Amino acid sequence: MAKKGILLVNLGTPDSPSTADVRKYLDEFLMDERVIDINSFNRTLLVKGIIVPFRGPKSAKLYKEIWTPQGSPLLIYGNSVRDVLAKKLGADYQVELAMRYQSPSLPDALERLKQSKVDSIKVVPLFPQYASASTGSVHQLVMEIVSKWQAIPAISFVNSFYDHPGMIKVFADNARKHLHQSWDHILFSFHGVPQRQMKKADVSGQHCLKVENCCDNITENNKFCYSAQCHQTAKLLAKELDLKPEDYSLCYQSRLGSDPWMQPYTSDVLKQLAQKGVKRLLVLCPAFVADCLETLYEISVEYQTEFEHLGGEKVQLVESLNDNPAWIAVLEDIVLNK
Ligand SMILES: C=CC1=C(C)c2cc3[nH]c(cc4nc(cc5[nH]c(cc1n2)c(C)c5CCC(=O)O)C(CCC(=O)O)=C4C)c(C)c3C=C
Ligand SMILES: [Fe+2]
Ligand SMILES: [Fe+2]
Repeated sequence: MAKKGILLVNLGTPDSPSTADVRKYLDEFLMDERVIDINSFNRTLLVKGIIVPFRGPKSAKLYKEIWTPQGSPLLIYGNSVRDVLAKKLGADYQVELAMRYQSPSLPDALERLKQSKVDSIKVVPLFPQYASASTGSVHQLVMEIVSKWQAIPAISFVNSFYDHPGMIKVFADNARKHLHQSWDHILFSFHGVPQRQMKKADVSGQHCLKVENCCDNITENNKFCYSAQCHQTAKLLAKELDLKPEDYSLCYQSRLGSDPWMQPYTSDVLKQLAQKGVKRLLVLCPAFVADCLETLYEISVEYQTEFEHLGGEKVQLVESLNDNPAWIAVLEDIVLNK
């Protein structure tokens, strides 16, 4: 009997922390028109002329700091999740892991499913909140590839799972492991996107960044808005952790370039909190399902250093979902029921 194909897709990571491999990764990633959504001439100049040559060596140094003997954390956790999920789902399913950029490549993973003559393919981008630059880009590439096949199996796409109660609980349980210590404040720090991408996701064209607190609630106008989904995830986490509004802040990290991104920026929030006398911060990053450069380095090293300079003491990262069995059970539910 033919199997059902499950395609897990995360963002991607360099093949090694060498400058050459990091440049190759940045080139593929940032030349994606959904990631740097400016005209193709300017994107090429910016990416190939400035970012890849100059950021490449700097990013390579950072990747060396988080690299493990088995490779990049994002890929190690991805492989482990794929293996455990495949075992749980059993012989009726073929589970593949791909990265949108670099390896294991998405075209190769789709080819394996095609060779196995699967009846159906369920595409599960490993991003809790939908963004055009992450989930949208995965959906687009899968559709481009599969559209050229003669025999196209039934295909379905998971859009987001920002409010999945099981996922909220695993993040909250990970935070609870730190609650025997005292924290002055909790941060929910999400990966940011440029403001112009938020405006493009506003199907009414009249809501996002035009109405005060536009992202505070999910509506018909902003149901595909990354920021609105981030707000919802943060609210659900706060509820699960029994936090009062003054106990936590939502902020956005990982800004690239000088255009305005979603705000408040994590580094600005760190400044404001330090000025108020906050010393000890517990940080969750619920836009990532696995620890990666943006959590292990940006939060634990960069923001820790920045916060100390501002008079703060501790920035404690809450570990991500990684290959936690409880998270893999949630993923099984997403695969079977979303
Ligand atoms: C959570 C989903 C992500 C969105 C949305 C996203 C958008 C986005 N990212 C950049 C630029 C960079 N991101 C980088 C690393 C990185 N980004 C995500 C996720 C999202 N990015 C992850 C999981 C990672 C870590 C990968 C790893 O190998 O560990 C980097 C590379 C690192 C660096 O040089 O800082 C860049 C650059 C843009 C422009 C963007 C646009 C919306
Ligand atoms: Fe909004
Ligand atoms: Fe990113």
